Amino acid sequence: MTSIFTATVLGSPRIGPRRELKKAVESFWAGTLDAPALGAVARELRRQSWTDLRDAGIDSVPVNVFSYYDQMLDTAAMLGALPDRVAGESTALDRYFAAARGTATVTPLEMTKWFDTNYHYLVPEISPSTRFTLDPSKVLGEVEEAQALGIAARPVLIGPVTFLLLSKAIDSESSLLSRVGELLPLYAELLGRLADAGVEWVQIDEPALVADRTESEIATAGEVYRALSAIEHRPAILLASYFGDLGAALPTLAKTGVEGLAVDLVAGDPGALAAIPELAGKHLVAGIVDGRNVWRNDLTESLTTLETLRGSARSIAVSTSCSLLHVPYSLASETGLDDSLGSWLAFGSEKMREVTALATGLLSGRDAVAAELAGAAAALASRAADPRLHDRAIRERLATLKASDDGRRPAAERREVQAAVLPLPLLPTTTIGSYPQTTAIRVARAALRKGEIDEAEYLRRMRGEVADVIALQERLGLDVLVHGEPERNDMVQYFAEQLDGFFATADGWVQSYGTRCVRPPILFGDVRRPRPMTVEWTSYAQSLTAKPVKGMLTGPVTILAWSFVRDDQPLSESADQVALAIREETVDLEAAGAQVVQVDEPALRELLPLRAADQPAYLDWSVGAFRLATSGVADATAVHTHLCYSEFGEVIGAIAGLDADVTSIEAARSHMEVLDDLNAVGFDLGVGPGVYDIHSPRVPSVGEIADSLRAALKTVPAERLWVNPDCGLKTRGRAEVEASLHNLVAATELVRAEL
Ligand SMILES: Nc1nc2c(c(=O)[nH]1)N[C@@H](CNc1ccc(C(=O)N[C@@H](CCC(=O)N[C@@H](CCC(=O)N[C@@H](CCC(=O)O)C(=O)O)C(=O)O)C(=O)O)cc1)CN2
Ligand code: MET
Ligand SMILES: [Zn+2]
Repeated sequence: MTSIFTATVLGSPRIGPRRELKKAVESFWAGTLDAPALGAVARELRRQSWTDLRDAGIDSVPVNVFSYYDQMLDTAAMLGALPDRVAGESTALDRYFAAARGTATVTPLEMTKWFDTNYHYLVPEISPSTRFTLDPSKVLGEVEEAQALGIAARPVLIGPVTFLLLSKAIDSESSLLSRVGELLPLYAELLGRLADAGVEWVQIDEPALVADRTESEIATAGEVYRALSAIEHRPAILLASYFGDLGAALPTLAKTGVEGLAVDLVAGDPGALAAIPELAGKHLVAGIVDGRNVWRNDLTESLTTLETLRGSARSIAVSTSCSLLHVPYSLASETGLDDSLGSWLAFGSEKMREVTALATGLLSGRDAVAAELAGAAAALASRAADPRLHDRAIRERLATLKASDDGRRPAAERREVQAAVLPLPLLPTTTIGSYPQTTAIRVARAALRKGEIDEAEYLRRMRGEVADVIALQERLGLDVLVHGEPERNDMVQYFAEQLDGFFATADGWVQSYGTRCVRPPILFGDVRRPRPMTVEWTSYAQSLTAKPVKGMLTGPVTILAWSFVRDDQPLSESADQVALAIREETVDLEAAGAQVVQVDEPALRELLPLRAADQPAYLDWSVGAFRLATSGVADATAVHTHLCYSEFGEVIGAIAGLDADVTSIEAARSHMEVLDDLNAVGFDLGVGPGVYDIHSPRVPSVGEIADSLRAALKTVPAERLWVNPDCGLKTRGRAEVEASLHNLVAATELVRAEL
């Protein structure tokens, strides 16, 4: 008889509370740390993470959620599905990292958004010649390591359905899901090996099933779990879903023989569970503590929900709604919080304790956790009563603005006005905003933070960087310049630090991809811009050159997408408030002389709801917020925007709806297909399809950039075409950037001569 656990989380962060893993992996790449030393750092981080969970009272601890880079890549490695082109690397770790980030000769796997989060996974490539083979060493190794520490280890696997649905088919038109039969024997063998190792529960993640799926996909998922649960020698299976409701897949999965189901009760609807009689025989892992946001849980309300669910399942464990990968480790290191704000929040380690408090309350009654319930209730009451949550003046201004027309003339008319005040050559060249964030820049910012240099010295150094970047762009012969964004730690956090209503954490790091991390700001109150945020930088840059310098801002949707947002009002309301602040900034930039203002919305696609039924409403408010942010300037001021990191197919109509005079858009990796999609929706504004991929250190040749431009010109008339890289250059090195942009300008000149 399998033992039943009561309190768990679906996964944990792995980058390290002080980003130890980031530093170790980057040192390994730089050749200053060897593989055994890297392994030792990793092992210590796992030990710490598991013992923290155990000490918090978690009685089933997820393992195999550690990763050197990404869990999808780990799964590809486990299934023998790394691309052939990495085979030449000498060790397994080298092959792994080559697939993740490429080498001088190997192109890496593509990277894309993990559902609607700001985490990015590597997209496995599966071709007709892929022969799946099992390498269970990583998961078995972690199980053994955890057991040696006396930890109740529950290994976590990405399920075969999600693995295939999220992979990319190479040289084949048919759905990869048709190959699930090849994976089943491997998963079956793995389950046997886990059982041999004494594992009681295995968690198999199938988040792909919370998005819209066809009947046949759902039927396949049902067959897969019927087959896996029919295996005799195996651990109990916890089938985990997160980021939404299972919807139509729920009854199908509940009819299979899996012992447990983990469901997201934050994004999903607890009511749906009552209608599923088969749950009565299962262990329900109730994801009621939000794994993606940072608000303290309303423990009393959660207990009520859990108590109503008690009748629907054989047993219940309390859990987070998803892995804690998406929130920072702990509030303990956040010293800048005021007492009230601090009391409203829960990061990873606080969430573990919320889970165990709820589990205790559910098992032993509310009296057993009276102090926890009272603490949470007091925090909630303090939050609801805080004056920073409601700024009458802001709300009235917004209401008036939204009631009036947006006031910009049609794009074609704006184009003429803009060309008259700012004449540009055909195929104008530009960059997306950031230039390399060099060690000198980051060290200066760290020194300012530690008080080793003063504000004046910091500004002096950053102005030096701006001057260098302007000189470089003039030397290269670019047409529309940027100041290079050296003063920004991040394109969202930088704004949040200056806006009322946001709290920017000092240490709340969350992995975004590989070794790259972000500190998502916390939006807790009404948004107000106390003073201009960027004008001095743009004006300073403009003072150094006769060429136009673009003002550079982040749009409201992206600021929200990469922040922890309020849960006490609809996202659309928060978006309008941020839009108002950005609108004020565009107006100030214009008043300071900017002729071009770029408002980046790289996360427009990311927030698109997973279910089609929810998408139109989202597109409506997100486009509305962008227009609110950008329609305050005169027709003579060109509004640019930038989009990246996505497949744009589903939001292509919304891109046209943004009505930006010029849109720079990631296209290098999708071979300009996005241009056809734009044409199909009648897009007739300026467009700069990225002509090279900035995610790789490779310098593109003049010939290949020219070919991209010629390809683009087949779809877009020269009068509308802009030339730019795919995205900002902040993660690249100075030398690569200079060489790549040199080639970009040379290629443009070549193609201009052909017009
Ligand atoms: N928020 C956000 N989400 C995004 C993106 C984005 O740009 N921002 N881009 C897309 C891809 N995601 C990305 C996420 C992070 C980074 C990135 O470069 N992150 C940096 C940190 C950026 C940062 O906050 N820098 C700070 C702190 C830098 C730092 O680590 N300083 C050291 C000291 C200095 C040193 O030794 O280097 C320290 O504090 O220990 C600053 O510059 O001030 C990193 O992980 O290395 C890039 C892309 C999608 N999502
Ligand atoms: C992720 S989009 C980046 C846009 C920003 N302006 C930059 O160049 O870095
Ligand atoms: Zn970008």
